[in-house]
Order: sequence, then C-alpha cells, then structure tokens
Amino acid sequence: MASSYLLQSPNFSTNLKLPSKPTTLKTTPSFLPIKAAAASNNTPTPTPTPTPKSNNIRDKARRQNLTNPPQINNFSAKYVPFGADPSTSTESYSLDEIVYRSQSGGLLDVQQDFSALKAFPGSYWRALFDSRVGKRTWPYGSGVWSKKEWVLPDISSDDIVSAFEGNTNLFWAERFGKQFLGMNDLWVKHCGISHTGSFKDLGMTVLVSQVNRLRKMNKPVFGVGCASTGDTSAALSAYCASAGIPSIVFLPADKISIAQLVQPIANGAFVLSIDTDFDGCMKLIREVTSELPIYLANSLNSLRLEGQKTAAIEILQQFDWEVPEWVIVPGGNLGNVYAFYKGFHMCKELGLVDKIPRLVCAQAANANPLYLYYKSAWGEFKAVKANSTFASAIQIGDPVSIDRAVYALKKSNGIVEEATEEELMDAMALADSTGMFICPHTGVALTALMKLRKSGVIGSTDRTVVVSTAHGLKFTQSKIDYHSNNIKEMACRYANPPVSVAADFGSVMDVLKKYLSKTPRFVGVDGFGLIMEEFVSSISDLDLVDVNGFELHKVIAQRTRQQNWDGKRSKADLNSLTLYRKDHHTFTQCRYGCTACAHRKRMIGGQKVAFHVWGLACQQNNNFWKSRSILNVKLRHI
Ligand SMILES: N[C@@H](CCOP(=O)(O)O)C(=O)O
Repeated sequence: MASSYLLQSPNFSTNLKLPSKPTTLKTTPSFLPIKAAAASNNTPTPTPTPTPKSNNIRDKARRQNLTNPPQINNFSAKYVPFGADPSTSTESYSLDEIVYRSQSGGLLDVQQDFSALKAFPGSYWRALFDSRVGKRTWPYGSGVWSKKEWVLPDISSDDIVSAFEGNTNLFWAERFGKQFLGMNDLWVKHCGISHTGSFKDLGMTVLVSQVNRLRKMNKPVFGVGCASTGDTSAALSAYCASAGIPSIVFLPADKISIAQLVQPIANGAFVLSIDTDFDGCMKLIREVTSELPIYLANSLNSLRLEGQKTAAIEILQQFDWEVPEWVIVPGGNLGNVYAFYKGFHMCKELGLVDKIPRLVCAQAANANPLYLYYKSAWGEFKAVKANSTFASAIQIGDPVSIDRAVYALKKSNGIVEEATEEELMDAMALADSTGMFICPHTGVALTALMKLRKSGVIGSTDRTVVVSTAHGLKFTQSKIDYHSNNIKEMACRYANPPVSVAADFGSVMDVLKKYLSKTPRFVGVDGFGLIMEEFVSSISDLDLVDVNGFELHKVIAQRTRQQNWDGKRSKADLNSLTLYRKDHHTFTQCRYGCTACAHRKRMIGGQKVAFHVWGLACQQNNNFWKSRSILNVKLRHI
C-alpha cells in the first residue's frame, strides 16, 4: 500500500525497490492513470489486452491516454523573467505564448512548479527516471522525455516530436585520464553521439514539439528559424523535417564545416548563407522573427534549455545519483552551461542529490568574451569580435546567454578557462590517440581540464566529466589539416600522417622495419603514470618532448632497491628514471611527487635538481599518489 502509487505509472517496472509514499501527497499524481490508481487499493492490475499488429508506439501511447486518461495535471511550467525575484515579480507568460524577452527586454526562463514536484520525494523521481531508460515507450524512451514532468509537463505525448535523443554514452576516458592527467575517474559525456551529431537535439526536441502544439492550436507559426554555427541548424532542420514543419536557417558563409552545412540542406531547410559571422546572423534572425511568423529556435528561447538540462540529470543518473566534483562545458552562445546548472540544481532542490558539481566553462581564446569577463572579476562585460577558430561552433563574440552563464558559474563556484588554437588541436589529437574521435570544442574543454590539473585546482582523484558537444565526424577537415601538418604556425606535435609507400614487398618491409624500430618501448608516457617496460640508459635513448614545457638535458635510468620516504625498505626493486632539467632553479619535485616535503630539500642539496619518474611498483605507495602534483613528462623511445 505504502508504495503503490509508483506501480501506477504506466511505464514502471514492477521489480523496483519502491520508495515510501510522501507524507505531503494529498492527491494522486496527475500523470498516473485513473485505472492504475485503483491499484493503490491492492486491486490486481488487469492483464493488458494484446496489441493489434498495426500498432505503433505513438498509437499505443494515444490509446493508453484514451483508456486511462491522465487526471488533471498538477505539474506546470511558465515563462518568467530570468533572475527575477519571485517574491516581487508578477510577470509571467504561458508557454503557449510566443514570447522570447521579458517586458524589460531581459532574458526569460522556464519556471517549473517546484511545489507540485516536491510533493514527491527524490527517491520517487530517481526510480521513475531510472525505470524509463532503455525502453521504447512513447515518448519516455527519449532521454529528454523520460523527464517529461520536469521539462514540458503540459504537452500531450501526441504532440511530441522526438528521435529518442539523449541517453548518450558517459565514456570512461581511462587511457586519456591515466596517461595524460594522472586521473582515474575522468569521464566524457558524449552528447554528440546523437541523432544529428550534437547536444542541440536535446533542446530541439522540446522546442519543435512545442511548435507542433502551437500550430495545432492555430497559433501564427509558419515555420521555425535560427542563426547557427552549424549544430543548431542541423538539429532544427531534422526535427522540423520529421514533423513536416518548415525550417529556415541563417548560416555565416564559409564558417561552418561541410558536414554541418549538408545537414539542413539534406533535411529540406530553407538555407541562407549570409556574408557575416554568427553574431551577424543572430542579429538578423532576431529582427526577422519579430516581423514574420517564424518561431525563433536559438537558445535565446528558454524552451531549448529545458531539453538541454536533461543531460545534467542523465549524468547523475549514470553515476547512480552520485555527484561528480567537476563538469566542464565548452561555451559559445552560453545557453548550455546554464542548462547544466539548471539540471543539477533541480536534482538538488527536489532531493535526488545533496549537492551540485562545480562547473567549468571552456572557451576558445579566439572567441573568449566570458573568459575576459571572468578574469576581470566580473567587472564589465564586453562583447568581442570573434576570430576564426577550429572550434567553429563556439566562434561567438556576443553570446545571448551571457547573464545565464554568469549566474550558473557564480552559483556553482565555477571557473572559466580558455584554449589557444594549438592547445585545443593538440588536446583533440591526444584524445583521439586514446581511442576517442572528438570535436574541436571538446578539445577546448580538455585543454581547460589539463590546465586545471596542472595548477592543482582539479585533483587527481576528483571525479570529472567533460561534456563533448558534437561528433568528431563533423570536423574531419580540421583533423586532416592537423595530421597533414598543414596548419600555419602550429607545430602539430601529435600529427600522424599516412606514409606513402610503393606497392612492392621490399618497400613495405622497409617502412615497417623502420616503424617497428621506433615503436616506443615505454607504455604510458606521462609523468607519474609511467610504466617502464624496459630500461634506457641515457638521454639519447629517448626522444624527450618536454617536462611541463621545460627542456631536459640529462636522463638517468636505474634499477635499485629504493628506500621509502618513511625510511622503510620497499619490497621490490623499482625502476626509476631521473630527468635533469636545464633550468633547475625554478621547479623542483621530490621523488614522491610533492613539492613541499623533506625529500625535496635532500634532493636539491646538490647542484642538480632531479625529477624521479617511478615505475609501476611505486604507484602502490599511497602517499605518493596522495601528495603528488602533476608532472607531464612526454617521452618517446627513439
Ligand atoms: N553553436 C551554436 C550557436 C547557436 O547557439 P544556440 O545556443 O542559440 O543554439 C550552433 O550550433 O549554431
């Protein structure tokens, strides 16, 4: 009896451990069918009638609504001015109105009715959301609509336009984390492995569904339009095409990738290639949508963020509702970092988790208005002229969601970082070399992570999620340029160009022998994660790329019985590699990796300052792991 209301949900698996009924709940929740509500009196649930062959999932959901009509819906959402004080502001709009700005010209926000949602405990929501994953029940098979009550509670399932987006992979970046950052708990949320190849699908399913509803209500919406750096236009045109709604997209000429350009073309959008940048297109679409019956689909429209926030909820869900320490989000127009904040905040407010992660927004240095604002200690915001960047989807100088992003960062004790072109391309290449295939924007986010690890802000054991916003296949040209060493003023340090070889056995053998002789005999070539497979005896045995950017002049490798720092003998012989840096005065590190213990002094004693890079056995020394600071040693056997 106590848990029966959960069983009433049409999509609920009955083998769940059910939370107890909330004491505050007075009425049956609106989304639960009346017939099922009878189950709360221990009435056996009737055996479902076998479904006719012609059934599809939408028809089935429709029929279910007819036979078990939902009770009056307790949940609701409305537009309110963004950041307005709820105790004094009375301004609000129905989601069925066509409105993008508040009376004062500020941003809007979708406000859910928290008091209705709070009638259910966090355990209820966790179990409900978990029960919908991996199913094909319309519309809950979507990662977005599995949280329908928190997104657009009022929309009929029949009006929803969905590609079952969301539920994207949370990838454990094991090798990248260990090898380059000394991290064991690094994750990449692959939002780009999605219907149109970017996280924009999450917002667009919500926006286009609402447009579908508005059109059925005979509201004046001829079509839907957006300005785009490529991903928004791809998502908009696909969802509109799927619903038979016209889409109009404004693209900055020659500033988006071919793969992104072909998406709206193929989906039948009306594509305008405009001789300006994204900010210019954004200005135009805002003017046009205020004159014509074209609904604005950019994230200026706060509806979009209701879908995008579900990625944050999904991350918590994928960690079994444990909260990561850090979430790093690339930022351009800046709606997404707020969407993540909103998702995390809702989960905390509604009792699903007890804290939220710290957010990092990562920008390209060539388009960094938020970074500059942050660095000025939130002094005065100035839009910038966005310069060309390989991270073209975030080449935005005047982000419409600047206020939302600042709010999210302040509320989450957040940080803003930036990445130069070389840094983001190197990070992308390194990530790809460990088996990913990321977009340049994810390279921006990974660079931010590398910088925060290096400065010690993000600790080696901190659970960290990097949000990957788009699929790498949309950005193949930038990868080709990099691996062909074809980028002006860029070293392309990790380029891996193909080798042209004549079609005869001898030539192929020559090439392969050379390759095999160069194959690293070290595996795991970062600093403290170094696993020594074989000994080297001098610096000439190694191609030393750098140690934290400093040149080396000597290397000594030895196999000795080492003494632990507490004076006890270690159990095993350890391989150690001592690297002598040229400018030994400014950077020192003890053999256990910390910068402040007695060992450091002992080692500095002489003229030489040594870096010890230990072999695998040393990793078992707990103290070593706890105290070490990052040292990126990149070595290649030559
Ligand atoms: N990167 C975006 C730029 C538009 O941002 P939005 O948040 O308004 O969709 C794109 O892919 O077009």
